[in-house]
Amino acid sequence: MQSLQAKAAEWSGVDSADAFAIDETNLFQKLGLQAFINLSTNFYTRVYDDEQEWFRSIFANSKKEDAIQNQYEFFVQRMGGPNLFSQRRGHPALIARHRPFPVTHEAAERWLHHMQQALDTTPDIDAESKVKMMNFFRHTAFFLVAGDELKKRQNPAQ
Ligand code: HEM
Repeated sequence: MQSLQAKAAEWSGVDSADAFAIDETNLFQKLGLQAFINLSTNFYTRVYDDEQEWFRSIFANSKKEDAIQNQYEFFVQRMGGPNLFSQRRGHPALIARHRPFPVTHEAAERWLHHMQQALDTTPDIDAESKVKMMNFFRHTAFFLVAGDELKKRQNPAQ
């Protein structure tokens, strides 16, 4: 069976080397905490205001403020900063944490649409960092889609 990483690369069009170029520079040191807070606030403001109800409703059981904090703490930790996410929430285990949600190809594209817009309107993130972050986000989004498809194969009733 094809690995989840291989599926993520195929579906996202982003190979692993480009996805993990975020590990070549310390983006947390480069951008600072406030840039990550601004990005996640910008992103979730778009998600919670989405005119497409099917996507907005995926987030209905989470408070916007909590979702923002969960996200930027994960990004900070993954991009070279302190382990804020794990200190508060434990291991990231992203596939397991997304298990309750319908992470389809369509949902991944909508998530990435909002993230691209959020990156484009967060002035404290430079162009090169934006490209690196987007490659990581795109690859990870389709990694989660691959995890979701595995879940459906194992539990066809869900
Ligand atoms: C592919 C489409 C995606 C969908 C539909 C989706 C959906 C969700 C939802 C509904 C939540 C719960 C909000 C909360 O309470 O924090 C969540 C949490 C989270 N998502 Fe996603 N997500 C997607 C992609 C991603 C990607 C690409 C990443 C990372 C690059 C990511 C990282 C996270 C993190 C770190 C959390 C917080 C988990 C926790 O603290 O329990 N998600 N996501």
